[in-house]
Amino acid sequence: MSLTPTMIELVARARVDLRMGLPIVIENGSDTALAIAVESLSEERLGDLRELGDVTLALTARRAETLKARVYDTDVCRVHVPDSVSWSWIHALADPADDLNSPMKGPLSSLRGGNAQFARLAITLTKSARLLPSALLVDLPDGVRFAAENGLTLINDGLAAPLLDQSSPLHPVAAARLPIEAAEAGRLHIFRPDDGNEEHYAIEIGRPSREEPVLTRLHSACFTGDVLGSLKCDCGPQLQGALTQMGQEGAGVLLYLNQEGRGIGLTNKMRAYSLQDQGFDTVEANHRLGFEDDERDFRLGSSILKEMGFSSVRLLTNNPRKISMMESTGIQVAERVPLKVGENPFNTQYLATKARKSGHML
Ligand SMILES: Nc1nc2c(ncn2[C@@H]2O[C@H](COP(=O)(O)OP(=O)(O)OP(=O)(O)O)[C@@H](O)[C@H]2O)c(=O)[nH]1
Ligand SMILES: [Zn+2]
Repeated sequence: MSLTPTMIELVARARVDLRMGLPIVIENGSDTALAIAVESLSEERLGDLRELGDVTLALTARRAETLKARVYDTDVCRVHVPDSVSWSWIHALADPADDLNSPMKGPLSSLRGGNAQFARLAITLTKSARLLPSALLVDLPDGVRFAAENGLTLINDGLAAPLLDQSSPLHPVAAARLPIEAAEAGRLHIFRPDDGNEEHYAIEIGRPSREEPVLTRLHSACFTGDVLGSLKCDCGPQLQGALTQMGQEGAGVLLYLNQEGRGIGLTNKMRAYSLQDQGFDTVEANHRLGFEDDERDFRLGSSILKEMGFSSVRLLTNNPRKISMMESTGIQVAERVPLKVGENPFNTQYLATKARKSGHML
């Protein structure tokens, strides 16, 4: 019936549940498990979880590397949680904030064999909820009934995993004239995805022809740089530089994608900054938290451009991944326009690391 939530709606609900510290139930037709995010886990719920059975901690292989835990499932690590350990022991495995003060948390016993897919899906959901990428899991004999009896969100692994892997369609919802300092002829368009995630924006300068390559900037949200003028990165000057160039040429499109912190969210970015204060570089900090270098989905940018009627761009970027992603998703990159502004004594190392480890063009 049409009033029953679809899997995409259940996934959106699961994201909120996990953020609130509520468990969800995952099933695959034969097996079922309860999953809860470590970041929002309360001591009381940990006690309730333990009454249901053996507790397993799901971590990413990246986080396991820091913890020196064995990884048997490629990208995911399942660690046995002994009955004797406390809530703070579990928390410290997921959150690297205190790693340097208490480096030895093990020995950790990693699970081998069996199905790692529920752990993988739970981690993907925590990432998508912009939480620390880790979850606790408990196998349930009849999770479908348990979910119904306790009012918990029930997620089918086979249906949800591909949905989380693909980019959600985006739809234009509102647009209006927006004169800005860089160009009086500005227009702001809002695009909303079907999956309940953040909206993304396009600032159209002038009336660019749809028949020719359009000067384009694919900008990722950076609250610290764009709004506060942080000197730790080059985002603010890049944003203003791109708009200024579009204003001077009289045409362009700036896509403002709400993928703060290269897709890990502002809270996790601040955790990464705190690790950077301890001496780790931008890539190492992401890894210690359990994330990849870059968790962004650049397919969103191509979808918005196509929705607006563009098929070819002159892309303002130093990031080769943005170029290859555009081309592989059907937007031709007719020209790469370098965007080198905003270097200062505070971000020299950050920019050098991006060039050395992420292939940014200098
Ligand atoms: N995780 C993390 N994200 C950061 C850090 N510094 C900046 N960011 C984020 O990195 C993103 C910067 O994105 P972009 O301006 O698109 O930069 P880029 O990938 O270097 O590519 P170009 O600027 O096009 O060359 C923003 O989402 C920032 O919030 C950091 O130290 N850690
Ligand atoms: Zn920034």
